[in-house]
Amino acid sequence: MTAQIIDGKAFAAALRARVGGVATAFETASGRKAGLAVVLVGEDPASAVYVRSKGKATLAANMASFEHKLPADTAQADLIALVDRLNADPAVDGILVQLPLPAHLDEQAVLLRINPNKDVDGFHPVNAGRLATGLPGFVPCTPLGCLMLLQDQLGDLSGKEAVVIGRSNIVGKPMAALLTAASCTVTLAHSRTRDLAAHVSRADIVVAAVGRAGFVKGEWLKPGATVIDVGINRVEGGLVGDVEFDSAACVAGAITPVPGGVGPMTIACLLRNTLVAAHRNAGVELDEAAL
Ligand SMILES: Nc1nc(=O)c2c([nH]1)NC[C@@H]1CN(c3ccc(C(=O)N[C@@H](CCC(=O)O)C(=O)O)cc3)C=[N+]21
Repeated sequence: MTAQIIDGKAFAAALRARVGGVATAFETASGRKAGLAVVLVGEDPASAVYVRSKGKATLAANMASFEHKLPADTAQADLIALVDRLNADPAVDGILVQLPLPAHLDEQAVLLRINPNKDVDGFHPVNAGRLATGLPGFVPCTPLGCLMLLQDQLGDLSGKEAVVIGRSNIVGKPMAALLTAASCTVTLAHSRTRDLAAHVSRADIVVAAVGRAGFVKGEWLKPGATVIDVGINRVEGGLVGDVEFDSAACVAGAITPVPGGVGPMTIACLLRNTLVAAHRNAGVELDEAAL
């Protein structure tokens, strides 16, 4: 093995500590805590674990956490009514509706209902449009965390060849937009891409977000490439990413592990986005670049 292991867990802990410090200053300046509301519909055990760890991290960063647990058979109108109440609540700066929702609910309609200025997930089409056009808004937490790890690892990304594998609204598309804004030459690959290995072999940066265990092989990589593995796949024996770790670690210059890579960054960036929302909502100034 030659690759450096990118310690997302440690980077996320440092980010959460910085957020906690600024959150304390925000409370002094505004007379209230920054607040995050998390809505969980149904009893999916994995979702319940994530929601609990988000709540814990929110409190540890000196922010207020509001958890709303609704039964699996919640009606669309009741979920929309809750979103409306959270939109109107001045103690709530950020709203996260845990996905996926039960199949009878219209996910798109719920996301559209969230006030874009409280949309700390960055899933509202208004925020997708802001990202695409370079306006200030909210960037989805997972790709934001990936960008931070890449900039920490490589410094200026300008001119680098980046291949993003996966075109979801939550990871692939916003990741491609962020790398484009950072002046990379970006290839957005997906399930219909022909000769993916040839694209990957030219990349200085590979971001894998396909949701298939061990899909990206080490032999595809350019020696020294930086590999960001967004995948979280449950297999016999634990969690694995979308990159075949052992073969990739022999070729890459640096690689994120699963777990302990991108996952912890997602939660740290959620706290960061919530704190940014609080400053904007309260009209308190913040040097966002320093967070
Ligand atoms: N509206 C919404 N926003 C989300 O951001 C959102 C969501 N819905 N639904 C579910 C996914 C998943 N997600 C993760 C967050 C943290 C880890 C994480 O911290 N993982 C750790 C440990 C994982 C474990 O041990 O189970 C790691 O990779 O090291 C993983 C996954 C956020 N999501």
